[in-house]
Amino acid sequence: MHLLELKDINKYYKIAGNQKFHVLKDVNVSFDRGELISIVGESGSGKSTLMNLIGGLDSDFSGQLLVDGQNIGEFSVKELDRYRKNKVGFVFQSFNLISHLSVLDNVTIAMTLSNVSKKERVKRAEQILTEVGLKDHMHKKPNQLSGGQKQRVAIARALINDPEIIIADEPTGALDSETTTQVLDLITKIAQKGKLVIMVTHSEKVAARSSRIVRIADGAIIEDSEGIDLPVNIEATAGVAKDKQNLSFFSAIKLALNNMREKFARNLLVSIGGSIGIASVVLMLALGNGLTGYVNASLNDMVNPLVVEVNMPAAEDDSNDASNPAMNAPAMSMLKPAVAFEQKDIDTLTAIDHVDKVEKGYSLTMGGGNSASYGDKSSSIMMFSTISDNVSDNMIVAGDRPGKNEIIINSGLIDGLGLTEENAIGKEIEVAIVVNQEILKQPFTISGIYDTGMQQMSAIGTAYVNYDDLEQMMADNDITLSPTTLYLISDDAANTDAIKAKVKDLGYKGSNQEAMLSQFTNILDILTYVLTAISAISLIVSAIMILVVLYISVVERTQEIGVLKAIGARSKDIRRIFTSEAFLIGLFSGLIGITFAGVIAYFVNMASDATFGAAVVGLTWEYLALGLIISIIISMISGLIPASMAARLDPVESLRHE
Ligand SMILES: Nc1ncnc2c1ncn2[C@@H]1O[C@H](COP(=O)(O)OP(=O)(O)OP(=O)(O)O)[C@@H](O)[C@H]1O
Repeated sequence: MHLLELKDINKYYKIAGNQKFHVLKDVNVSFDRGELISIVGESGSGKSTLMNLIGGLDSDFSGQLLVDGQNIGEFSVKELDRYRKNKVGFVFQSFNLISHLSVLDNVTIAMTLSNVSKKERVKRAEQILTEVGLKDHMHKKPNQLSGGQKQRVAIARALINDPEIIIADEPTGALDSETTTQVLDLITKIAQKGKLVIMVTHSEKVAARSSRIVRIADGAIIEDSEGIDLPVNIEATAGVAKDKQNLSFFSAIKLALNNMREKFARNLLVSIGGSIGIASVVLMLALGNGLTGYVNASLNDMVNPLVVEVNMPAAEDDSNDASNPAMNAPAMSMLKPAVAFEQKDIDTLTAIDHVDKVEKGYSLTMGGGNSASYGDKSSSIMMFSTISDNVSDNMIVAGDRPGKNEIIINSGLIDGLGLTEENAIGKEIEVAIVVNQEILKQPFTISGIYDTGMQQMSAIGTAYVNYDDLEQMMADNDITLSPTTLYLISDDAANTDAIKAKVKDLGYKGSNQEAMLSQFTNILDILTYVLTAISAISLIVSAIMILVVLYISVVERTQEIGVLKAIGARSKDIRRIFTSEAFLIGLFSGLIGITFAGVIAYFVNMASDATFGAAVVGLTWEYLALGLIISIIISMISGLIPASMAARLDPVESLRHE
């Protein structure tokens, strides 16, 4: 059986207008191990086409192309890939070395595609490079070699997987006569070791050195003659491990990294471009988080964790019930009058599990005409409330909680009364409140100063007295005080959430302050999402940018893709190389983006700390990780189109690509 047997091979190229061009006509020929064949013919006679069929790059033909008796025409894609990887080695006129890989990596690329270990690859490459006389040039890049050396590297690459057939398309076409001789010597030696070498040439001189000359004209064999006698000395080869697994993820990343290093400036710019979107998304999320955290923290600082505030739901109708003093107190909801609790409500709430005690509360707020006076100074009190455990000790910044007939006031009221924080404590002020159109007056002694921690609140005058004192003050004027707020004191801070839930179940309202806070944080959340969405638009721009850059990379490397396919890379491997590149761009732009975000957050926080005493950008590891992941995902999605475009490239056309 012949190593290679072509039976009635016909090949047509489709050309414009449904026409066909008959390029190979009834080709019948066979080749054997140890032969050095020269295929000679005019330009356009079909030599390259024939080589492509033999090399398994093109399986669109009629007839039988038997390799060891097996018809290539019937091979599956997988079998063809394997055939190219293990059975054939290609040598091209223009060398087609991969410029961003070293000599060593160029030679071993076919083994890398088979996921052979590095140690094994280097050992085999050293052996082959020694044979072609280039062992000392192993670590050079192709552009550091002469033409003859480049072609010898290409020959080494063709030999690496110990193929039985070497196809050389004008291997000496680009070389001067001296290097032509060197390369021909090498090729002759290869044939003498028992390989089948099929060489396309225009040169009669080159053809004269082969053992057989096949002449083609117009797609048909016109002559098949004997050449020189080449004694064959088949050597036992080291036995190259063939057909291992496929290109590993790690090798794909390494190949991608190598290529990216070649185009360093371009990839750096793309990564920086992509990083801007990532940085802004991360910063917007962190800013929202920081602001919400800041608002929550400033309020929670002041809240006693044991206390659950309960309010009555707002009244359904706004009819003014003069008998209920609460109707004059719009309370903190400010929009609808607060509804007072009755004894049965208090009983129901007291009965909730883990509630130790229930404190009554009442609040007179703005619009009530309430005021305080000291000497000849008078100032309005925008919020006059009863104190409970709800006001934590943290809030009292000077003095003590109020005792009987005592009051605590904030800085707004201190200023209004012409007092200072230093001299206010111990002073007696007169408080006038308006209930049921009556003005009730009573002196109180300032026992302490408090601060809610919210700047806006300290600008307006507010004060707290004990519930009993307010109740007495009203009773002196024949008004019965009913609480508009109740404070449930839980036995353990861990139980407050359960109590809050129960309060809601029973149909009561929770803390007005909490409700306001949650409304505010909801607005902040919406704002954060809107700002994040706006900054995400720049991600679309970077996705398109990455797509364009990878597309250009595919176009630039079309020939390289053709070479990789010729030496057995599967479409999957090619896709993997470009996907790895997309992954790396995503990784780099993500890393640059989160570094930007970190640096900007640091400076913004430094400035906000100096201004408000708090960091407003709440950058967490989660946001940084999210930024990195988004960047990689976007980049890989952008890489899908270019990667599959590369994977689908036809090897023959890619090799022709200029
Ligand atoms: N993809 C294609 N579509 C249509 N025609 C093609 C295609 N590829 C090659 N041909 C035509 O087929 C013929 C044979 O081309 P081929 O490249 O095999 O010739 P060749 O003998 O190798 O020429 P050269 O020595 O110049 O490389 C030419 O006329 C060419 O124009």
